[in-house]
Amino acid sequence: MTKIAPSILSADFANLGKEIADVENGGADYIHVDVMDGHFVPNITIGPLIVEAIKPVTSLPLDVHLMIENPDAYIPMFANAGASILTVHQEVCTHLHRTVKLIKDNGVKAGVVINPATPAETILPILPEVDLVLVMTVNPGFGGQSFIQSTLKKIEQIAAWRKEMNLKFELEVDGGVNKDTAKLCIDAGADVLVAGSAVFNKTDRRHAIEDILSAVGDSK
Ligand SMILES: O=C(CO)[C@@H](O)[C@H](O)COP(=O)(O)O
Ligand SMILES: [Fe+2]
Repeated sequence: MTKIAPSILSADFANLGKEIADVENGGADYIHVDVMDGHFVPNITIGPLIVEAIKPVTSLPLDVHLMIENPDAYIPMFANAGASILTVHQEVCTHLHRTVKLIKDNGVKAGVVINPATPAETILPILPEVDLVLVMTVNPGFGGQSFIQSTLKKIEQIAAWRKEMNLKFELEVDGGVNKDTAKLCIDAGADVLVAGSAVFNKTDRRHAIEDILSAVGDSK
């Protein structure tokens, strides 16, 4: 079953609790939270305070995507704030095993992310240790960008390694996912689809989620 993780980056921040309830009632599986620091990416968004504020308004896991430099300094704060999954970028982790261990020691599921231009081989050594791999299908920083097709080969490669090594991590994709690109990702081996603008920019969020699911041959 394909999972849908609506990214609140495209939600109405003045009504965040209501927006989250709307996608939860509409069939979302995770709430995707994009944390940006203005250094690793050219945008500044959400900190631990907002994660703490939204935790009580949903029963869905909070899938927190850290687009920040020096994630080790902030992992305990995001864990205490209520993150269920903390995902760190390979590009900023000099000691990736240490960072993944730090996430797990804080009682949270650990994920690793790669940008579109980062080779899949850079995360091969960490695959046995993670609960989730996130392949960026746009360059991180903003919602509403166009899907980069060349990322599909990496999704296929990571899915093949998962099978060969008999691993259980979830394979998530993020950026430009909509009812046209979702099937490409699922066919390549992804099982969690992050969708920001394709869900929150529609008035009927249940319908938007169902549209993506039916494009990949799934339903709620
Ligand atoms: O991490 C990011 C962007 O950096 C994403 O999670 C976006 O928020 C996805 O938005 P859409 O491309 O689906 O509109
Ligand atoms: Fe994201």
